[in-house]
This record gives sequence, C-alpha cells and structure tokens, in this order.
Amino acid sequence: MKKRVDVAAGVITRADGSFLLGQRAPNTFYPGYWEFPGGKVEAGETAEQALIRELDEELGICVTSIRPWVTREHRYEHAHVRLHFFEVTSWDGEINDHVHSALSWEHADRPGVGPMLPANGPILKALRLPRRMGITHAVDIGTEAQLTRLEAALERGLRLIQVREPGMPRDELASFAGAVIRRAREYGALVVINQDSGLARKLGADGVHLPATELGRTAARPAFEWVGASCHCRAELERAAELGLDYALLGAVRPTLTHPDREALGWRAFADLVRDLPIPVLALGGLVEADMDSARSAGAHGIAAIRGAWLQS
Ligand SMILES: Nc1nc2c([nH]c(=O)n2[C@@H]2O[C@H](COP(=O)(O)OP(=O)(O)OP(=O)(O)O)[C@@H](O)[C@H]2O)c(=O)[nH]1
Repeated sequence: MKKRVDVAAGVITRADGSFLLGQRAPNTFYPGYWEFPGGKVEAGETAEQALIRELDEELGICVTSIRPWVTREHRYEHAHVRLHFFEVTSWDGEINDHVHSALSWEHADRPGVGPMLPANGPILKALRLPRRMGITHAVDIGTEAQLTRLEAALERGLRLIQVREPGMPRDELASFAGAVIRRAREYGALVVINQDSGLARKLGADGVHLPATELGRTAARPAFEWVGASCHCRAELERAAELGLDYALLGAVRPTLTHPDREALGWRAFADLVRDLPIPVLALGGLVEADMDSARSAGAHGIAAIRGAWLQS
C-alpha cells in the first residue's frame, strides 16, 4: 500500500467567478493534464501554510485571503493523495508561473481546457453548485406570495431552489413545484425537491434533497444530476459523503423559527464539523446574505435559507 500524501490546492478565483488552472509540465505524472495550482504539504506545515508557500513559489503571488473548502482522497498508480482544496479570493502581486506548461482562467459550467487530473472531476462539479440555496415555505406564506418572492430572488441571482413543503397535499405540491421549475428554468436555476423522488422525476426536477432521516435508509445515491441531504452532526455528513451526494446542508447555525427546539451550532462548531469533508456544505439556520463571509470562512460552500432567502436585501 502506498503511503498517503497530503496535498494543498488552490481554487484561485477572480471577481467574475473564473478560476485558475495550470497544465502539468512534461516529465511529471499525468503530463498535459490540468490541475489547480498547489503541491505537497511538507513536514511541520499545515495544508493552509503549504498552499501559501506553493502559490508564492509556483505563481509568485502572496495570498491575502484563503478559506478551507473540501478535502478529497484519490488513489493514483503513483500515489495515494489527500487533496485539501482552499478558495483563494485575493492576493498581492502579478501571476507569474514557474512550473506549468500553460495557465487558463476557466468557468466550471463551460471548461475550455482538458483533460483534468482524474481526482478533480467532483471538484469541478462542486464548483458548479450555486453558493445560495433558497428553500420554499409556501405552506407558511401561500403559493402566490412564494412564487412572487421566487421571481424576485431569481432576478437578484438565486440559482438553487429546494422545494420543501411539509404537509402540502400532493396535488397542490405537484402544481406548485411545477410552477417553481418553470420559473427557475427561465433563469438557468436548479431545483431540487425535498424527499419525493417520484415527484422530482415526474416533473423533471434537477434533483432530490434527502431529509436527515432518509440518509440511514438510503442504500445508494438516487439517480439524479443533483442530490443533497440535510445533516445535523458529523455522522450524517459522513454518510452523505459516503453516498456520493453532491452537497450537504448543516445547521442550525443560529436559532430558527422552523426548529425552535434545536440548539444552535454557532460558526466554531460548524467549522469543526465540516473540516476535511469531501463534499461542499451549505450552512443553514437563521442566515441572511450578510452571513456569507462568516459562512465561507468557516469552511461552508455558501448558505441556505428559508426566510432569509426571500428577503429583499
Ligand atoms: N497541485 C495539484 N495536485 C493535484 C490536483 N489533483 C490531483 O490529483 N493532484 C495530485 O496531487 C499531487 C500533487 O503533488 P505535486 O504537485 O507536489 O507533485 P508532482 O506529482 O507534480 O511532482 P513531484 O512528486 O515531483 O513533486 C500529484 O500526485 C497530483 O497528481 C490538483 O488539482 N492540484
């Protein structure tokens, strides 16, 4: 068995959402393949320190903002790697590459270069996951009010919606979810349906969202493009990862009206729970847009909200 090697890699992102890829040079493993800049963690270094050093050595930049994101393991013929991905959103200095054959700024939904290193496929998919999820609550505010707020939120840039309407009669739910999907399509937004895979399939939704109670009962990942789950503890997060889900929701970070009985986690416990997880996690529970920075600093991919998603900012 090969010894596991820790590697730190940076998703260096510009304001337009594009990120930097480098093409591996000749005389390395997988020459010509594309990767995120980074390299091996040396003895005595944290992964974060290693990435800051590598980006200075490889690209000549001094990182000024770095956030933990996801950690994935992969077994190559030459090595068993554990890849710690970080998001780098600001740096000093001009990028001046010393190690790659070429560099390219790419968008996750339309990569123009390839092939990517084999370990990086799920990473590109994770980068396509929107940073904000709006969770519907038409049962509380009425379907017309919810659809009006949905339109406004889509206009403001919301691109991921979970239809979650506990207690809504199935006929009504089918017609409401259909209306959500039609509106979302106009904006290229994704819609996942809470729990009901049959309805999701019938309506042609983009995916299904599993409540935590379903995680234990689900033997294999449901066959949809996007599948996520609600989690409240590390064991549930690990189960979601084991099933190969695309994302998890973790909360409640703050006390909420939806679950007033549940104790709030706070950002520190959130960060501990998501550390080194292989799938992106959206923070949930009493959050609004202004919480995005705290969420991402704690290792979240972004935020999900019921009430907060439909507020005008
Ligand atoms: N930097 C980087 N490495 C990655 C990515 N994805 C991925 O599987 N890896 C693997 O992680 C390891 C990176 O280590 P490295 O860049 O320091 O080493 P290397 O293989 O280029 O050469 P070396 O062994 O001579 O140092 C390689 O095995 C590489 O295949 C990625 O996106 N970025």
